[in-house]
Amino acid sequence: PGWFSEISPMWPGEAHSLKVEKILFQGKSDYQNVMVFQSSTYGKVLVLDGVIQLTERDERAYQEMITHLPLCSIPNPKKVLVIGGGDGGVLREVSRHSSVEQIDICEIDKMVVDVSKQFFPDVAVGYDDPRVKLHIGDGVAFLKAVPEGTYDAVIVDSSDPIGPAQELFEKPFFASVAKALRPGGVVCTQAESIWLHMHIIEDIVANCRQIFKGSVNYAWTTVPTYPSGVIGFMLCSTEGPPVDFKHPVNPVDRDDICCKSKRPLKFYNSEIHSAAFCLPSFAKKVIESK
Ligand SMILES: NCCCN[C@H]1CC[C@H](NCCCN)CC1
Repeated sequence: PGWFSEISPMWPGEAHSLKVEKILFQGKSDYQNVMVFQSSTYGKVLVLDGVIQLTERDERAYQEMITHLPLCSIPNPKKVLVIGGGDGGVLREVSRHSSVEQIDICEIDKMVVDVSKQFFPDVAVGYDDPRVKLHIGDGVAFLKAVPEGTYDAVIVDSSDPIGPAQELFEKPFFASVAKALRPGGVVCTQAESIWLHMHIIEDIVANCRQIFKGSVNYAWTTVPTYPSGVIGFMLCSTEGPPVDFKHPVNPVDRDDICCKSKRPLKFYNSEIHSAAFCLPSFAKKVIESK
């Protein structure tokens, strides 16, 4: 009864609103406020500290892109690490790749996992995959303990740089990701909006270029319920076998029939993979000059 508006100092002067049918959960974990509500037109919505994390209607756009942009860019990914992503949506997408043997996930807030399993079963279905190993803890500390060159791919499905995820946008964290990746390994991180955060993106790209000596690219997609309606990703590879992110070598399309418990891909395909790296001039100028 009424409206939820996503008001934040991260997007001053604007707020996306969703009509609320019923509040289903409100809690406070050790790290953040957690809320779930039934919206009128976007299904159930997960909110952390007042910021929309996902809605049932459009979550697949984000989860499919943040997962398949990296995993379809390398042949035969075997070991994958997810930092954040406690809702399980990225796990659901990683499990579409039959070459994957081990999926580690490090999520700091157990309440996010429990709430997702209770209210978003089609998202948390990712936890049902036997290859998944859940670690509850700080991704920064987790990565420091990872042996060098362990993973083929790391996916950083974080919230925004204000709150628990702040350190996941800083240089030391990127350096620990690079160490945990094999030569020619890939990382994909949530990288904000070109409409709202060009300065944050500028800093992230500059840091990535110093740390990842393979390729460094920025891709973006549309998610109606994220502020400005778009969200971006940093796609980086470590020195080693070259990775051409713009031309997928490992199409997941043929894999999606292998997973019984998941519906076919709703958003990602090979064409939109390549298109995701095409940037408007104002963003291209900043990102490609760094
Ligand atoms: N597993 C999906 C949820 C986590 N990612 C979200 C990415 C967008 C972010 N706000 C958008 C900020 C404007 N770019 C909230 C978390």
